[in-house]
Amino acid sequence: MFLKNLSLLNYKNFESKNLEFDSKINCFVGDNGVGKTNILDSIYHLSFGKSYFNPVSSQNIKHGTEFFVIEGIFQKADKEEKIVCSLKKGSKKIIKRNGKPYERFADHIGVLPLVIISPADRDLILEGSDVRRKFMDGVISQSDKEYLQSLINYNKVLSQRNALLKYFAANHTFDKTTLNVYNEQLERYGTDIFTKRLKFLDEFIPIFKEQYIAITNNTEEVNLTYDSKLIDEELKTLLENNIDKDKALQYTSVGIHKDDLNFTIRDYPIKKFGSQGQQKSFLIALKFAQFHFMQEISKTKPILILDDIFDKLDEHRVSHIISLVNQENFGQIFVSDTHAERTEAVVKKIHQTYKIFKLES
Ligand SMILES: Nc1ncnc2c1ncn2[C@@H]1O[C@H](COP(=O)(O)OP(=O)(O)OP(=O)(O)O)[C@@H](O)[C@H]1O
Repeated sequence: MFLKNLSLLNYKNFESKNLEFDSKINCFVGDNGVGKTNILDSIYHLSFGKSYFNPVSSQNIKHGTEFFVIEGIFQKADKEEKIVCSLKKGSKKIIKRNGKPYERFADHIGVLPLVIISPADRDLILEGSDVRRKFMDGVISQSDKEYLQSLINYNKVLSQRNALLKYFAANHTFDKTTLNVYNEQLERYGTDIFTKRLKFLDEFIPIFKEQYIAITNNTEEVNLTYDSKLIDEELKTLLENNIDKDKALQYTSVGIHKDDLNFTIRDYPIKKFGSQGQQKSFLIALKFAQFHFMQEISKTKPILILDDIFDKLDEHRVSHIISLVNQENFGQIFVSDTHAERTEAVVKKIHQTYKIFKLES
């Protein structure tokens, strides 16, 4: 699968842009702020229906305009797929596949597998557990539609249960029967999500460790473990045991929405005890493991987006990444960099054909 054509209208800093891509390697070069990452993000948008960098959709509309349109033509086996993603201020986003609008965006997830490696990934280490859950959910959802549906249902019931707890507090009342209706639904969806996260990590963790060794060329003990209260106790029991606490807090304090992933190096949290280089390698290993995993499941090579990684990584690591990409017999790659010559020198090592797009402000 590869992206043949991309058209942008009023997307971030682009008023109008039309690009035709190479089926293998495409590079965007230019000074800081010319919009290299914005183009990569528009490609991400076509795959995930949202921006990787700015979750507030309306902020992706070019300043001073009222709407944006991203159009992509993909070649999938011997078929063309046209994906259009558009947003008008004050309206709902529309995603169309071959002219037909999706009723549920969730149905689009997984249609165009894509992996992005970007400096913004550091949030996976530095930020809260929600970022790590989102990563895990994103990978699983691309290969399991029911998982995404369970997640959507779980979050809906969770906010209803939280609203009920707030109502109880505001009205000095409590009704166990109504709360139990929500508990039962949370148990159903939550247990499904937990089981699938467990199974996913069982397959994903060994791939991740292999990737880390390949990138760093050493056997430094890194680990990724699942942190969930559901490992020791069923959600039903957890919810029951925490009713008093939930009533006091006015929100649901236990469940899969509290799960986390622990990232460690020699058994210590990588956030505190990993060097910057180790943290970067850890993140790249995570993303390469994601690539592997998705490729296995979808039987398609995901599109690989490498945003600004040459600038932020040392040469040793870049050459490792390149050799990994080589071994992978990769699909289509999009790269952004500020240095045209450096980019060309690197991509030449990967493949003899490539396209370089020079962006100017
Ligand atoms: N909604 C928007 N409307 C207009 N311009 C926007 C919008 N959102 C972002 N921009 C502009 O896009 C530019 C940033 O583009 P981008 O991050 O793609 O740059 P880049 O070429 O990747 O830069 P760097 O090399 O520094 O990473 C900024 O000038 C920013 O102001």
